Amino acid sequence: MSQQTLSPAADKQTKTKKGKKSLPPKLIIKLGKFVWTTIWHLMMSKLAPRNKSGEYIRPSSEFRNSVGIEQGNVYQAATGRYNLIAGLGCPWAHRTLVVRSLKKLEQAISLTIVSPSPIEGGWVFNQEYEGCRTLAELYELAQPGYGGRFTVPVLWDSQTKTIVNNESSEIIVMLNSQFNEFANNPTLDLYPQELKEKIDQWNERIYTSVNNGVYRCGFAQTQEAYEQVYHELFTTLDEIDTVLNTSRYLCGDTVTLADVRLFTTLFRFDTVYYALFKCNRKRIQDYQNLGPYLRDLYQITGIADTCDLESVKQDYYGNLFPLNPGGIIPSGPDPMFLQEPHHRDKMSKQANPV
Ligand SMILES: N[C@@H](CCC(=O)N[C@@H](CS)C(=O)NCC(=O)O)C(=O)O
Repeated sequence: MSQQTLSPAADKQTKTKKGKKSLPPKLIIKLGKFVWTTIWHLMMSKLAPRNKSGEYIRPSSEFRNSVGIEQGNVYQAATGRYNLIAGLGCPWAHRTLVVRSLKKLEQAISLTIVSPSPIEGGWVFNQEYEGCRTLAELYELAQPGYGGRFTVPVLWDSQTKTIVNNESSEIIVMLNSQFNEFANNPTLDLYPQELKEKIDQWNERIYTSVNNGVYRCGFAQTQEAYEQVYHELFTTLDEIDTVLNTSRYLCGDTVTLADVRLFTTLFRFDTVYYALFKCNRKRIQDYQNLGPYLRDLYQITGIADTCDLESVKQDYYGNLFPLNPGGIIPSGPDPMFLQEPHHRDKMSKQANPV
């Protein structure tokens, strides 16, 4: 609302119908803005830790053990022992769902979906799990007195009743290589030795500027912080678009973990990040190559089953209160665009990309 629209009399105290004096509208607006901005900063500091310049700093994950087949590891690979806990809206958890699906690990590693609860202010189980109603309670069970954030994904060990790992970038590496004995697609290698260096380079760049870049835009608490990340994000997307002009996937003709990690952000981009996180220079659909690349990945067998755009919308627009206090969930865009032809198969020499 523009303050210029107020009449000159607005400065003075105005009379209500009953003759009682009320504050002048200009003062009400000023007061309202002050109160709301103060509350907004307070809420944002809880939601998104920041540095001095107002830039969002993502806290690091605290459970960093690995499931492995090497002798002496308490977390031996097994079927039916580990459970993946994920929220469908979360792009980090989504990575683990994609790898679980591509490797066909559904029978070996069970899945529990949690939902965000605006009342609890965190993830809750749809049915009690390990005697817990909320993810926070499960973290507490794993580590009494745990003081960090209660995030998904979680790789849970039902034998020792603890969290093995809650860092998606590490969980996907484990799912790719440590469960092959129990996977129904064991030969698929999304992190092959000969591409490791290239994949790692992409991962670093994409994590900072794209995966976390959209959050750094959306959670920025000063104009300067926002503008800087916005520039970084779109410079990186432009560069990726150029690479995809001559390469079907980031590292060549086959899908790797780098593509999985990029995919879950691109999938949410036009629906959520473009508007809610102010990443609005361009939509992914407007890019010459990124749009078809997104559709190419989406249409790989097993990936669409892990995607739920309605949950994504509900989770972001419905739960990030300081960014969308009215809680209105946008109706668009039409998800059918994901099913349109991508024509990128012509680019690769290999028949089957995964
Ligand atoms: N580094 C973590 C980040 C996971 C993360 O931030 N998950 C969000 C959902 S998208 C979450 O659970 N947030 C709850 C909170 O921070 O309280 C990973 O990649 O696994």
